[in-house]
Amino acid sequence: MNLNGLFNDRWPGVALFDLDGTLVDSAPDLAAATDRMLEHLGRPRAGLEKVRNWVGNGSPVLVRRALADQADWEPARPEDDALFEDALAIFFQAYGELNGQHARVYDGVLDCLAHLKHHGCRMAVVTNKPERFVAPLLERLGLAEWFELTLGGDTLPVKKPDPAPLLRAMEALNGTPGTTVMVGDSAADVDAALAAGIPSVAVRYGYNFGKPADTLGADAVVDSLAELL
Ligand SMILES: O=C(O)COP(=O)(O)O
Ligand SMILES: [Mg+2]
Repeated sequence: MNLNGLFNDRWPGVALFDLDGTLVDSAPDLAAATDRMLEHLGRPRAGLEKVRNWVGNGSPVLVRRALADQADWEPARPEDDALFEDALAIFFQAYGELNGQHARVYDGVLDCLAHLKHHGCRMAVVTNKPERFVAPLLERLGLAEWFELTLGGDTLPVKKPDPAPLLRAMEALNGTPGTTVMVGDSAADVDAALAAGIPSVAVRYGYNFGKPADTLGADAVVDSLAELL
């Protein structure tokens, strides 16, 4: 898709944004919480570079990946469920304390949001991050005011790459498949958009665990959201 005039004064009418790795670099806080969890369990810390690659499919999958020490953990793999439940609870406690401490808004995001708002675009956050962590993070970083709606990974019974959260947000903001775009950093975002029948933009700077943004099948791929304007 030609980016020239992609985000113009008539389009999109509705923009759905992924949060972690797209609007906000939250990996430092997620890594700190993951390492606190691992230390609590007597395991070696994973560190930022590993944890970055485990983000994008929600906290339960992040914790599963951390316990397995690998990004390609598969849901079918047998796991110790009692250990997992303990680990998830420790992670949630730690992340609740650390959420937003070292996170920062990526360059280009505020310009993009301001431009879209100016042209009457209605905006929502559709993230796999558990809902209770979303509003505190947006508020802490001064992003809350831009969005009419936020959907977390546990707001509905299913999360991205299921299209349901995107469809729910699109309908709530009176969007249609022809007027709505999804902006994200990982396969979960692009696959959800494809399944919802809406175009997608992928950013190169986020967390996509070994699947570069250019290979995800998005309609446009950018290094900064400012490129869309
Ligand atoms: O919690 C996660 O796994 C990341 O959430 P995201 O959907 O905002 O990238
Ligand atoms: Mg993301």
